[in-house]
Amino acid sequence: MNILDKIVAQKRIEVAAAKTAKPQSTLERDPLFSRQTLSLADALRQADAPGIISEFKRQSPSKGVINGNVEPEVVTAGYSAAGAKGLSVLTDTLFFGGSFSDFEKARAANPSTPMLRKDFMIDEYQLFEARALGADVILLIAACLSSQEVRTLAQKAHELDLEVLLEVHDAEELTQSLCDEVDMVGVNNRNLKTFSTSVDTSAELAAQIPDRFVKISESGLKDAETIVQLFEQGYRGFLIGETFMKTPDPAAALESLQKDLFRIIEQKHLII
Ligand SMILES: O=C(O)c1ccccc1NCC(=O)[C@H](O)[C@H](O)COP(=O)(O)O
Repeated sequence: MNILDKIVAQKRIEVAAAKTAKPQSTLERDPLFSRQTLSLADALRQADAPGIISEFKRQSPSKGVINGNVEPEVVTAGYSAAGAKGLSVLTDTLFFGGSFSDFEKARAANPSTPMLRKDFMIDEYQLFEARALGADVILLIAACLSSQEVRTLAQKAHELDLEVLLEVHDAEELTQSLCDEVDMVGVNNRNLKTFSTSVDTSAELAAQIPDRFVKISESGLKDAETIVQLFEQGYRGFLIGETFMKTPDPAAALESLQKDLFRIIEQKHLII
């Protein structure tokens, strides 16, 4: 059983309990359920430089506790002020130390920044939860869903005005799961068996993702040079958690990265 199998097994238990505790009809009555959503795909497409999706990540299976002393509203508002094109907030508690409360606090502090509910989506019910939390985007991980499940969940997400980020780890997952119902394709550089990260994964898959999908590189991103190389290969979004969260001031770490990015793309005359 790899880590994803363990997380998904736990998620099935949690979703079953949540459906009883808070029926879908209750979620639909939440004031946030009918809010106008924001488009992360448009924000990334329209940007003339690499778009950073900054993650609020307290802990992870690969690193344990990354930052035990942070407030989601402070960190994410700092991210938005430093130019994040999107925010990713983990709502999984057991493995990542996240919570619905983290997401809600971040949402309230960032009314104009597109927000991804970062969790392991296996059931339509979770899309209703995401909508009621104030999410704009949901994640579908190809490694834990059949291609039919990806399609069905993505269709339902669109009905709810949520955008869909499909996450793949290799060419096989990409071929099997990519469908017109997704908006963005995220290539996760983290090998879930070894936890090692390699941006070569993003580089290898870049040309295989059709240009109509916004391309996002995820995990293990640390420096502006690498991000600019991937930008030149067609990636528009870059999902970064640990690099920011392990510092005492995650927003300042994003600000510093943005400065490096703009310096490099100006030097290279890469503004699009
Ligand atoms: O981060 C982990 O250890 C992890 C383990 C198992 C499944 C998923 C995991 N991470 C989820 C992510 O996608 C990352 O949080 C995200 O891409 C940011 O990565 P990083 O910049 O390396 O924190």
